[in-house]
Amino acid sequence: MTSSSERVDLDGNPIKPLTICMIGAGGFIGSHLCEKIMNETPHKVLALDVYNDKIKHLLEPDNLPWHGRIHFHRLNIKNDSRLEGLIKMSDLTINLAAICTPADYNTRPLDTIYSNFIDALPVVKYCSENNKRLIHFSTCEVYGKTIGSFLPKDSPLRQDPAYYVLKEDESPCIFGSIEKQRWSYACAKQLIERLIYAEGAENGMDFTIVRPFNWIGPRMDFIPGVDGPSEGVPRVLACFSNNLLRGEPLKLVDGGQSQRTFVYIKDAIEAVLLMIENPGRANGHIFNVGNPNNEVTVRQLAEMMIQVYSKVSGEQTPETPTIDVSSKEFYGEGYDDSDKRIPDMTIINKQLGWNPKTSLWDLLESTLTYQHRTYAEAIKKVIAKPIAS
Ligand SMILES: NC(=O)c1ccc[n+]([C@@H]2O[C@H](COP(=O)([O-])OP(=O)(O)OC[C@H]3O[C@@H](n4cnc5c(N)ncnc54)[C@H](O)[C@@H]3O)[C@@H](O)[C@H]2O)c1
Ligand SMILES: O=C(O)[C@H]1O[C@H](OP(=O)(O)OP(=O)(O)OC[C@H]2O[C@@H](n3ccc(=O)[nH]c3=O)[C@H](O)[C@@H]2O)[C@H](O)[C@@H](O)[C@@H]1O
Repeated sequence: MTSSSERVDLDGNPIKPLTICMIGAGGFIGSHLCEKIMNETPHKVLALDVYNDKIKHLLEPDNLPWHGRIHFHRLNIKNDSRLEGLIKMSDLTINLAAICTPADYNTRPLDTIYSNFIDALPVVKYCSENNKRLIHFSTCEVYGKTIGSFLPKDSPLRQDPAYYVLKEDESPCIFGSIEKQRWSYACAKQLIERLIYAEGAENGMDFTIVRPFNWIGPRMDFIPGVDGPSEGVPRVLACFSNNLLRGEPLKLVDGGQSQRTFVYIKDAIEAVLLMIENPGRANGHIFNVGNPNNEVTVRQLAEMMIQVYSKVSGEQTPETPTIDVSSKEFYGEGYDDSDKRIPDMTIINKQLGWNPKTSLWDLLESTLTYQHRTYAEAIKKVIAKPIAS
C-alpha cells in the first residue's frame, strides 16, 4: 500500500484516508473495487452484502497487509436497522446493490423494481439527511433504445453519430411499452437517478451517478450448475463462458444482432477510484463509463470468444459453434433489447481525464484464461456425474 502522504488528487492536493460504506461489495464490481482500494489506497471499507464469496480472499486470513481496513457486514438493506449507522460512520457511501441480470427483468419485474428503486430509497435518504456523499450505480440501460433505431432501415441517418451516441446531458431515455417488462430495470434506475439528482438540486446532497456500459471480467455472475443455479441465466459473458466450458454451441438471442461496447473491469475501476478521490470534480455529475472502441454485435462477440477460448484452453472449437434462439424462448414473454450502446466520453474526459485502455481481444484473453482455470475441472466433474433417475 502507498502511504497516504504520497498520494495526491488530480489537482495536486493530498488525499485524506476515507471510510467508505460499500453496499453490494460482495458482487462483481464490488469485489474489484475492494481489491483496488485495499491494494492501492489507505481507505477503510465497510463492506455490506448478503454474500461475501467474491471478497473472501480480502477478508481472510488475518495477516493480510490490509488487515483491519476492510470489515464485512452481512446484511440485507431491505430490512436492516444497522444501515443508517454504517452510513453515518462513513465519509462516502457507494451503492452497488441491485438485481441486474436481464433474465430477471421480465420474469421478476416486482423484485427488479423493488431492488433498483424502493430498496435504494433509504440509502439516498440517509445520505441526504446526514450530509454524506453518495456514489450511486445506475446503468447505461437508462438510455434504452437509440433514436436511430426508429428510423427506416435504409435511412443514411442511421450512420450519423447524432442518432446513436449516448450523451449524459442530452440523450433521451427511450423504453418500450409497459408489457415489455424488460424495461422495469431501466425505468427503476431512471427514477432513482432523478430522485438523487433532485436531492442534489433541492437539498444540496453531494452525489455522483455512474452509468456502466457492459463492464466485464473475472468473477462476473456465475456458471450455472457450478456456483449458481443450474437453470439460472446470467449476463452474456457468463452465458457464453458456460457454453464454451461445456463444449456447447453459444446461443445467439434473435440472431445476435444487438450491438454492445465492452469495457474491462480493471479499466472501469480506475474511473471509480478517480471519482472517489476527486469529489470536487465528480460531485453533481452523471458519468458514462465504457469503451466506445470495443463495439461488436453479440454474434461477433461470440465468434471472438470462441477463438480466444480455443487459444487459452487448447481445445478444438465445437462443430456447431453457435445457434440462434428466439428471445421468447431464451428469456420469456416481455423481453426487449437495447439495439446499440456507444458512450459519449466528453464529460468523464473533461472532469477526470479517464480513458479505457484494454482492447476487447486482450480483455477476453485474460477473462477466459481465468474462467478456464477456475471452472474447467469443476465442469468436467458436473458433466461426468450420472443423472439421478
Ligand atoms: N456489471 C455491469 O457491467 C453493470 C452495468 C450496468 C450497471 N451495473 C450496476 O452496477 C451495480 C453492481 O453490478 P454488479 O455487476 O457488480 O452486480 P452483482 O450482482 O455482481 O452485485 C450486486 C451485489 O449487490 C448485492 N445485493 C443485492 N441486493 C442486496 C440487498 N438488498 N442487500 C444487500 N446486498 C444486496 C448482491 O448480493 C450482489 O453481491 C448494480 O447496481 C448494477 O445495476 C453494472
Ligand atoms: O452491463 C450493462 O451495461 C448493463 O446491461 C446488461 O444488459 P445487457 O447488455 O442486455 O445484458 P447481457 O446479458 O450482457 O446481454 C447482452 C446481449 O447478449 C444477448 N445474449 C445474452 C446471453 C446469451 O446467451 N446470448 C445472447 O445472445 C442478449 O440478448 C443481449 O442482446 C444488464 O442489464 C446490466 O447488467 C447492465 O445494466
